[in-house]
Amino acid sequence: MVTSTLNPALLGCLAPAKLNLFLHVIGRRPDGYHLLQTAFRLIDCGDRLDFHVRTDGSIHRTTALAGVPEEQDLVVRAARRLQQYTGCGLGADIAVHKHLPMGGGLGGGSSDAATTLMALNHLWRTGLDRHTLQTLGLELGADVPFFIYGRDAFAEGVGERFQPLALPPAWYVVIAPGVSVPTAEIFSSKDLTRDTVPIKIADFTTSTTRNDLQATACKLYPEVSETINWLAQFASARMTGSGACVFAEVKDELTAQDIVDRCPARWTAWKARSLAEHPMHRLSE
Ligand SMILES: C[C@](O)(CO)[C@H](O)COP(=O)(O)OP(=O)(O)OC[C@H]1O[C@@H](n2ccc(N)nc2=O)[C@H](O)[C@@H]1O
Ligand SMILES: Nc1ncnc2c1ncn2[C@@H]1O[C@H](COP(=O)(O)OP(=O)(O)OP(=O)(O)O)[C@@H](O)[C@H]1O
Repeated sequence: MVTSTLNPALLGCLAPAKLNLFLHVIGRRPDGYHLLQTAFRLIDCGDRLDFHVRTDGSIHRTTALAGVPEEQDLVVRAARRLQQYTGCGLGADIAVHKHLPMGGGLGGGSSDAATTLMALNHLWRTGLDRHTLQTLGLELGADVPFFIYGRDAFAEGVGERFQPLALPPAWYVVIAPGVSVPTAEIFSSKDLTRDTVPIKIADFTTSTTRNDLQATACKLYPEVSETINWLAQFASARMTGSGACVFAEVKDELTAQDIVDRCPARWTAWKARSLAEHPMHRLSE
């Protein structure tokens, strides 16, 4: 990350991906949103964003993103919401260098929005505390508050109430099956299990938990199921979020690289390491 005080800018800001190590659906709110229990883990791959302050108050995305018009981009919506909430007269040019697949269950759009809220709160000197940024973030998407929270977490509610989770560092293989899974489609499926018995944070292990969204995603998108079956030859494999990406924890980087090298060409595989803290964490208190 590069900062400049003469021409206020933050360059190369990471918007890291997340994995849901497990995800249980334990109920549904009257507004249709689902009550979850999940373990969020930050990993060291993600999108990169550049921010340049504008003095005319306008907000622009300076890069193209196929299928996402500028006005609908979570980055632009996050910047406008911060501007509106704080009454700040400054604007920004925002470049989004996308690396994470959309509809991948890695939280890419949400992470972009969280990085935007943290970067502009710093550059605009609007001084919102972390909790207020999380509340604004939740208006944009259920995954946004986690990225602002900024460390591994056991989450409840719709995914916005956190307890810190102390996890040892780990290596992962992540595979994108080449399909995009709309989150709303999975949550609205009538086949979805919505009554998993709540667990306590102390009871969390990956072997006694699952992703309740996985069966529905596999049924609607057989590529997800194929990818899980392929990865399961090497290690315990699971889907993240509402899919489509799948992941497995492996013992070290060499093992991760070996699996990545064997991955069929029709899918995209990469190795990732856990991140102890969101790189933007220190910008907000
Ligand atoms: C699946 C997860 O990625 C797990 O971390 C999140 O729960 C989804 O977070 P997200 O992509 O930020 O989701 P949002 O953009 O807030 O919601 C997309 C749609 O998913 C459904 N949705 C989302 C979260 C939730 N707890 N219950 C839901 O039913 C809602 O229909 C909503 O309209
Ligand atoms: N900056 C952005 N990056 C990615 N998607 C965006 C962005 N802004 C808006 N979107 C919209 O959000 C949708 C979901 O994208 P995202 O990459 O966050 O999905 P996801 O990884 O499946 O999320 P989750 O893990 O929360 O289910 C996209 O299909 C796109 O229409």
